[in-house]
Amino acid sequence: MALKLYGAAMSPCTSRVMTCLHEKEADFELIPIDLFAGEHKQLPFLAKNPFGQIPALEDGDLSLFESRAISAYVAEKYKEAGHDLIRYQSLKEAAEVKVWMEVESQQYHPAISPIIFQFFAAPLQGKVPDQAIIDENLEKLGNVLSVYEEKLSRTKYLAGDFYSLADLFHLSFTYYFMKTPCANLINERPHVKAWWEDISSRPAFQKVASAMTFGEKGN
Ligand SMILES: N[C@@H](CCC(=O)N[C@@H](CSO)C(=O)NCC(=O)O)C(=O)O
Repeated sequence: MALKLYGAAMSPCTSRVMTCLHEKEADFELIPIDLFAGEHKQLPFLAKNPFGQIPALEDGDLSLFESRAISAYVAEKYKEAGHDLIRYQSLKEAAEVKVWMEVESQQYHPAISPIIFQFFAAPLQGKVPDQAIIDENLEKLGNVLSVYEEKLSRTKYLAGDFYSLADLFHLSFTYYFMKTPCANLINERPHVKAWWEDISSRPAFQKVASAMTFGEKGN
């Protein structure tokens, strides 16, 4: 039975899960939730995620939220299909994947998400981007990217010489980041730039990126 993913194709958290579903060649239905109408802040969606945020996923009687947890579930459930994102046959490699999944969530995301908010969400609320917030977080993100530059000078991908869920977790927010005037923070770091170009060119993400139109005319 097809998985049901509740969210919006332009939302980076929803597209994180869709990218994973495509890598695993999993059959799913995207059920649009209208953020502009506040559908995510009321029932029935609140019964799927009490925090009122997209995405949520239903697989039979199992209902999940948090895009990274959903992606890890999909990667495990379909571990023998498509690309192995969690290195399930190697305890050590799987542990490295978990380290860098956490790094994305604990170090990278807290720095990049306020920048994305200022450039893409604030204007939708009639506000101008707050340069102080952008600058403060660019400095944090720069420090994180310097660690990435050194790691990626030793391994092709973050967890090792294999593409994993850890790399995938970075795609959707970085995609929007590269559309801002701050893209040089990545382009000026050769190993990070090569990594970004490699992981963002994967067909599974390309399918998703075409619908990631946040900030473009009309939405
Ligand atoms: N940690 C959670 C964050 C979900 C989230 O922020 N969702 C956003 C859209 S994605 O950018 C959202 O629902 N925003 C609307 C709101 O918060 O009101 C996850 O990874 O699933």
